Amino acid sequence: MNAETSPILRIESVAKNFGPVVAVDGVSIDVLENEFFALLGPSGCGKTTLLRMLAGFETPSAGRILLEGRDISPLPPEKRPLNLMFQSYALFPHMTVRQNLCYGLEMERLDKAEIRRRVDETMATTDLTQFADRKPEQLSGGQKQRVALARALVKRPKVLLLDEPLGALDKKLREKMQLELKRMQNEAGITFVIVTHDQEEALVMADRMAILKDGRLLQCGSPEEIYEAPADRFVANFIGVMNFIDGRVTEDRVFEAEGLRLAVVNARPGPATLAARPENIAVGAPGERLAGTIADIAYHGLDRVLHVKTPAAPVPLQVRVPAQGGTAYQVGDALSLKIDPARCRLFAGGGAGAGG
Ligand SMILES: Nc1ncnc2c1ncn2[C@@H]1O[C@H](COP(=O)(O)OP(=O)(O)OP(=O)(O)O)[C@@H](O)[C@H]1O
Repeated sequence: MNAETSPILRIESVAKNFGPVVAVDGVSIDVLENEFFALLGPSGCGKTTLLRMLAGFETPSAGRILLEGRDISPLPPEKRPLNLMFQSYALFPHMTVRQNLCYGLEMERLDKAEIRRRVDETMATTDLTQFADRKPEQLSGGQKQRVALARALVKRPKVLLLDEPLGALDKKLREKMQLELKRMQNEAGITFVIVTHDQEEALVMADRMAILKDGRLLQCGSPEEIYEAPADRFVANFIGVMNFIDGRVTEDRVFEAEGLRLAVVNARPGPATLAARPENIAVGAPGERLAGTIADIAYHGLDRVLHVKTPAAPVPLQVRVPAQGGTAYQVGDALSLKIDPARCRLFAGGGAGAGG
């Protein structure tokens, strides 16, 4: 491994029990230097507990946490070269933006010129220079959020931990801040580990992400890897939109469901579920492949999503078509769908646990 790909943070078989509750169940993850890494999962999956163990606010019941190869488990939070940015901003209300940023460095007894240089640099990175002399109450939600981030960045932690950092912002501001956060991380050259339950947020920001459920790690990879090749049905359903068709694979490698027959490769005979993204289903000429009727049409700006009732699945299949040009579809239209098996996932076992 060269320096660029060596993990800065290694989570090694970490578990955490609260009495009978297993909050984190033997999770191993390597976070690489300068990565924007997201811990993602539904409520109660253990992501906050894992982050709190990294920060030192909880002690693992088992396993080790290594920072640059050194076991940091015995270190209290303030001795760890990690910084946790809290969901609530916890800014000092009586101090200006500049004073809020200086505070932590003054505590470290850095010399005045160094403090000034670092604070100026961090305010530039976080677009706060013009607000240097304002107090928190004179700032908008997004600006306060940037001050909280700046206050964490100015201390130059090796890894910055962020717990739902954009959770308090409205949707529009959150989307803007997602891109800004990514840019600031890049400019600061600091590894970020962020907790979120918002899959779109993770897809937009993260270089890699870990999907957790019931305290277990289900999959770890880049957004593309996870979107294109989800490890199981839960991940497939959790990230992006996925159509599921329950059926079975025959001895001669054909996936069969009501009204549908598809040649598939590398599939074992038996019950199976075919998972297809809306963009991987095409509308074909009538009589071709899977017949269906349009039940609903949702307009999404650049494209439309047709909800197509078919005999193959109890819920309408979602099919993405361009909004501009092309065919003018109407609810009630009969059409047929072409599913590209090469772009689908096949999960053995069928039905159970498909989720919504
Ligand atoms: N101090 C505690 N005592 C007992 N159980 C706890 C404690 N902290 C967390 N848990 C339990 O551990 C599990 C994981 O909780 P955690 O807060 O890590 O989940 P999460 O994925 O961050 O959820 P959310 O998105 O809702 O914040 C949950 O079942 C929770 O009830």
